[in-house]
Amino acid sequence: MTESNLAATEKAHTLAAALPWLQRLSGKIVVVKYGGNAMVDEDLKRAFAADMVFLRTVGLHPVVVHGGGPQITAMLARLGMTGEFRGGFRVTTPEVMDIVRMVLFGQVGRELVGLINSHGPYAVGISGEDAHLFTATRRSVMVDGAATDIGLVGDVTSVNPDAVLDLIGAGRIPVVSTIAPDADGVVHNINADTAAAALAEAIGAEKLVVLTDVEGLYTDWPDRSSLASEIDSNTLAALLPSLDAGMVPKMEACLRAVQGGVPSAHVIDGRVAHSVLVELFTGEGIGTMVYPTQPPVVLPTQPQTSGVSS
Ligand SMILES: Nc1ncnc2c1ncn2[C@@H]1O[C@H](COP(=O)(O)OP(=O)(O)O)[C@@H](O)[C@H]1O
Ligand SMILES: CC(=O)N[C@@H](CCC(=O)OP(=O)(O)O)C(=O)O
Repeated sequence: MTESNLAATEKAHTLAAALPWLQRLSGKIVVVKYGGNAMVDEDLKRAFAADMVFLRTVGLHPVVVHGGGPQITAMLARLGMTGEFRGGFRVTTPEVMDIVRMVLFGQVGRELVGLINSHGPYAVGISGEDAHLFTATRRSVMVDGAATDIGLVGDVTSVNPDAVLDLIGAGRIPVVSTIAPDADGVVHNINADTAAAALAEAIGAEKLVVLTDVEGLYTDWPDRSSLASEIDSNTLAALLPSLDAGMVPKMEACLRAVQGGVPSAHVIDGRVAHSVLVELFTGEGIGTMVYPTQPPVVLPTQPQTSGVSS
């Protein structure tokens, strides 16, 4: 056998080895949160878009929820405005809210939609304002142990998933920007991790996959030997108050998702090309898996179907 034959055979083995995962996940919804800090490299962005099309092509239903924190901060700086975070969330005045809305839906969302659609007519951008997708309630955040108001920052308190399910049913890839009106129509800034969890729960996702710019959750940050490959919801709930700002919304979101019925949530390294495919279709188990305190069965041998048509 020549060297190129050998390499081709290895690729075929890799594909064949993915069969049990493809069977298990076929027809299932996977919510993928793509974070602002993992979105800064052009090649990685293209690889991410291709991965979403790959998932759709092999019969999964990917739903992308995107962030854009660094992009919002950059735009604020260009406009001579400062961006302040408290407890991991952006302090959002009405003026900052205008920029958040413009950058998330008009810039970051459009770019992702374009990258995915370079492969075919798949992606449709949608914001929490569309068809009552999200309704927000103003939230406070914990700063030095005290609940603190930080402006137009919301939590998702109700989800109407019909628009997203319609898109999935039509074979599209929804790309969700996380801004949402409250009951009076006042638009709020929603942390993208928070929104991804609420959506994953509401649409009965099989997994929530959160891409970020770190290997996973370090239980004793920044001690590099403390990377958790998995953590159950009770342990995570106990750890949450001790976490550093960046990880708070992310781990709060994973906890919410699994407590809300999503079988598992995964924080993985978005700086590694195709990390989503490694997570979904191999037994490598990269990053940190959060699971309900009763561990789920990781790999049933029989394929399952969902209620959503492909
Ligand atoms: N316990 C922890 N484990 C991992 N990363 C942490 C931890 N605490 C703080 N961080 C920081 O949080 C960052 C990820 O949060 P953030 O930058 O908000 O991500 P994203 O832009 O993907 O939403 C990491 O790059 C890391 O610097
Ligand atoms: C309230 C709040 O903090 N909202 C975030 C929304 C974007 C986001 O979550 O982006 P990343 O996923 O890239 O962090 C913000 O204004 O930065």
